[in-house]
Amino acid sequence: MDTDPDSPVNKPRLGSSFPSGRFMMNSRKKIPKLDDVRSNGWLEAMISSSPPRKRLVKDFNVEIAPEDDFAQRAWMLKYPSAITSFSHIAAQAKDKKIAMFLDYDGTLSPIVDDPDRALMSDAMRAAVKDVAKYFPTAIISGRSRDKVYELVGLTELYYAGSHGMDIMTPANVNGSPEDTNSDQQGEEVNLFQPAKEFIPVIEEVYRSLVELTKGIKGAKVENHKFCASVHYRNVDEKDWPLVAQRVHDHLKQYPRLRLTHGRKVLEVRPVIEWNKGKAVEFLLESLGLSNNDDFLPIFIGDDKTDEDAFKVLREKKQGFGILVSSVPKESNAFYSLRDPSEVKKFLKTLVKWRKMEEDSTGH
Ligand SMILES: O=P(O)(O)OC[C@H]1O[C@H](O[C@H]2O[C@H](CO)[C@@H](O)[C@H](O)[C@H]2O)[C@H](O)[C@@H](O)[C@@H]1O
Repeated sequence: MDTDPDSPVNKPRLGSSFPSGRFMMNSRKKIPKLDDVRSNGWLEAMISSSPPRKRLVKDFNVEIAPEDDFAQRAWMLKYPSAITSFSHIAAQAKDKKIAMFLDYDGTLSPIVDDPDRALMSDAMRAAVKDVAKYFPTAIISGRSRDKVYELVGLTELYYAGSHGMDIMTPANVNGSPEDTNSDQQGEEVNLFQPAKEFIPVIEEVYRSLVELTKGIKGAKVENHKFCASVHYRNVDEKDWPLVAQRVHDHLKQYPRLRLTHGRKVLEVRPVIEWNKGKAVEFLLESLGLSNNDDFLPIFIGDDKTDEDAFKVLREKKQGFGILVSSVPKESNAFYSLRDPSEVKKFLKTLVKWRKMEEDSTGH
């Protein structure tokens, strides 16, 4: 029996797929009219975050879907497993220093119904702690920085919350801080918060969205300080149009805010050119690792918002992304891992390999 707490066997099944690009809004593109969620494709995008149903073969009580199986194998050829391709990764990382960037939900913790219960296992925490002993390691999450720090609880990492709009680095790190502050341990830190002016409007929108979704059973709104999330995972599917319509209608009066899709969540974000990709660039720059061939950045993430980071690494031709997914999805990542238990296995393999390398070279 699989007793790994990070294995999906012991968790609710994952399985969202990316909506196609036309459902995405970003500040460069013209913002679509938010008249009706049915006509502009948003509802379709919400529905597409459900996995295709597998066919149940009654007599054998097993699930098979041959057409899915073929697609899965073709997809795995395009995005090979970072575990089975570890020798290729080790060859790329040889004589280099790795910079590790990790997403939180769906990467370090399995997706669960209640966002407040998305806890990381102790084994995963130990694996991340070990990684950080060898490589500079950052968590870049859609959650607020405080919340993700509370969930991860490791002081030795860098943290970027609100999709990278809230970055904290130690005060001795370079870069262009907007603010100097103290962290939870009273140490001096630099804060980079490019969407600071949006804090009051996000608070205002958060409060009104709570009111507007109050009557919709299962809907949940979170305030991440620089962005807000409207969850519909626990809402009856027949009410999804209602959630989408209310959010869209309300946001019409906020032209400086935009909406993006996550995993059964609508994300309200400021219209600024900032995302997880920009956060990776900022951190690489601050740590003096940008355009430095001695460094190999790796970003591991599962979500649409992680694609911005995969894209940056692909375009810089420095390092690569690893997509966490058990179902085929188009991605800018180079490799894949099925779920958080495989993420943990990959992190442990990486540490073991680096230890062996150090032992063999004597440093
Ligand atoms: O960038 P991330 O660290 O991956 O954060 C993205 C969102 O994660 C959380 O929501 C997702 O995970 C929940 C817990 O497993 C799940 O219930 C929800 O359906 C997912 O969308 C978080 O609650 C969001 O605020 C983050 O934006």
